[in-house]
Amino acid sequence: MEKVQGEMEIERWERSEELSDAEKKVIQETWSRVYTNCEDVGVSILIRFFVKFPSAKQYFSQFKHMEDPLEMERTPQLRKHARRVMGAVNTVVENINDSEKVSSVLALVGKAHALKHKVEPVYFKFFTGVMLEVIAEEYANDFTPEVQRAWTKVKSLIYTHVTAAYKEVGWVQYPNSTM
Ligand code: HEM
Repeated sequence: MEKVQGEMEIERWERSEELSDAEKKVIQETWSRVYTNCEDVGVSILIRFFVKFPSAKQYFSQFKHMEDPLEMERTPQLRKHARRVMGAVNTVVENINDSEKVSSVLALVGKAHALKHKVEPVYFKFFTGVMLEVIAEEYANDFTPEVQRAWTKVKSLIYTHVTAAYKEVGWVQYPNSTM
């Protein structure tokens, strides 16, 4: 059967950025420490993301007009999304040795954000960048250059799989898009 574009991109990703077994172990070890503080870290990542990219707030009815991070932080919608994001990343990390599971989890995330939430995919690039920035800062002692390199691969794994799902559902950029 002919491959769809998304599948080809994932294959290309696999060829160029595959995680070694040692890197997978490093990812699971660092993440287990991060995930102990799941909600706090998730909220910090989201707040940094919305402060750096305020246009990303447009998708969230409860805080799209808010400027004050402390006020945003108190909204149930932000806290819920923090838990959801961290939960999905946790499933990816837990199943890092099972590429089919990783693909299916991230395909679901991509499809829901494209079809249900209509989020421009470029925000996933920004978001995964901020995610790495925050965890590297908060867990600075763990983030040796080797750990940083492994996490950079996970960042690109998430982005590649999510955007492949956008392509699979036929996402087209809206003409009046600001991105
Ligand atoms: C790695 C990045 C992300 C992950 C793993 C993730 C995961 C999730 C999950 C699991 C849900 C709930 C289930 C669903 O409706 O799909 C959700 C909801 C949502 N996400 Fe994300 N998300 C991510 C990034 C983003 C970004 C970058 C945006 C927008 C800029 C966004 C906007 C939304 C919105 C608007 C909802 C619905 C919120 C609500 O109904 O209260 N997400 N996300």
